Amino acid sequence: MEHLAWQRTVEQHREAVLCMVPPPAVVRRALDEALGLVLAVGATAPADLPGTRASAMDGFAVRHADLVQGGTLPVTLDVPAGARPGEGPGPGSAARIMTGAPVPTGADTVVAVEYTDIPRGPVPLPHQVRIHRVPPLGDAIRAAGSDVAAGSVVVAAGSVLDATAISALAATGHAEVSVRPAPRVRVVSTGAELRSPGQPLAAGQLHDSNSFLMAALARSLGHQVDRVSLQHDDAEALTAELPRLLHGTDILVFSGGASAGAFEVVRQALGGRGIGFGHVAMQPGKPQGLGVLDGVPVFCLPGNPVACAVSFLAFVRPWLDAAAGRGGQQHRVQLGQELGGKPGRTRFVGAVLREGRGVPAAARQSHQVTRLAGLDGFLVVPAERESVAAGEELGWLPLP
Ligand SMILES: Nc1nc2c(c(=O)[nH]1)N[C@H]1C(S)=C(S)[C@@H](COP(=O)(O)OP(=O)(O)OC[C@H]3O[C@@H](n4cnc5c(N)ncnc54)[C@H](O)[C@@H]3O)O[C@H]1N2
Ligand code: MOO
Repeated sequence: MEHLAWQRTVEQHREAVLCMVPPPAVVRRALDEALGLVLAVGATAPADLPGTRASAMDGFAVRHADLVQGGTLPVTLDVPAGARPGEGPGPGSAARIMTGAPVPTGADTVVAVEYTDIPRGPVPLPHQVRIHRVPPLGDAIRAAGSDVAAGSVVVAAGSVLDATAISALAATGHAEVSVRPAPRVRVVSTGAELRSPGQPLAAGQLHDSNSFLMAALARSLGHQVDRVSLQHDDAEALTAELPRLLHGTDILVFSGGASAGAFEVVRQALGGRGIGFGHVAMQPGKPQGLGVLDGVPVFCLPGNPVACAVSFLAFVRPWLDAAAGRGGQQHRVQLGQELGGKPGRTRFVGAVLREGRGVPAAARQSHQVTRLAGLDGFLVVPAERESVAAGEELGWLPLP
């Protein structure tokens, strides 16, 4: 009889998965290497940004009290962007100023060049400027610190660094940041029947899609991935390969060879080495193996491609999210049409999102790998439910 190390619900198995998350580590990374990582230590602005009062327009810095519509002012100063903040213009005069340049002390208003008789563009410094329109006091001047004040938090600890967070860090002078390192992931498909895409197939063989699926899922989540395809069912050979497979990775994910057949290579090689093989009350994805080998968490997912995809999203992804320091988000979605089914196991039903509602796909068998293409995710029907009515909310595992 088949020996099972455990029989678990989906929730119990996920708890076992989360027990294998290592304590959080912190590394320094250059900004160019930080996209998608989680900030471990909040970043603050070391100085005001803008660092001085700055002009918001190309124009003329003046004292508002000196402005008269149609009047002229002598131009006594030129302030390009990058100029040091300084004195002037004196009373009754104007300073030419460019966008972003520091507003000289004394000036309290900037008149945009469009409101004067000076043409736009690269003209020599004029001797005087005629004011066509008088703007309100303080116009076109940005206060120092009006973006962020010195000492304020720019990006909070725990944030996932996206393009906007990275630009905020760059703007406040952070060349490096303290982040949670992204776990290194190794995915391994197994099976004597497998051939790589591009290789011809003999009768009974099929192309390995699971290693590509798992690698692409992990890469979509921002992880570095090493993809391995072991095209044999030789438990001794796999045992000999284990040190190499465990080396230089933070997580090892197998597909295939996890159930009750006579040639279950993963189960045979790992079953006696601290990896437990059991059943999770789910459909698809029932046979699963899980444990830690030489300090590396090892996931053994079933070989059927849809079961492999669901298992990755339901168990591997929560581990990756937690290990990377991201909070595991629980998603829910409204069901788009009535869904029948047999209670007893949590069902994962491939679906597309239409107008925000999850509409179950027609094809739902575990071998139908090409039917995964185009899905938005999987609806999660609780084990105790039989049919679920349209409009009810269900759990949702989005495909990244
Ligand atoms: N007697 C029983 N048989 C099966 C059980 C069971 O409980 N008792 N469970 C079934 C379920 S559920 C699943 S899922 C599969 C899981 O099987 P394995 O994990 O042992 O996977 P394999 O036998 O190696 O492969 C199953 C299926 O998937 C295809 N496959 C495998 N790897 C890949 C790959 N990399 N790319 C594409 N396709 C792959 C493989 O050719 C098989 O068709 O077991 C059921 N049987
Ligand atoms: O449940 Mo298996 O996981 O039939 O495909």
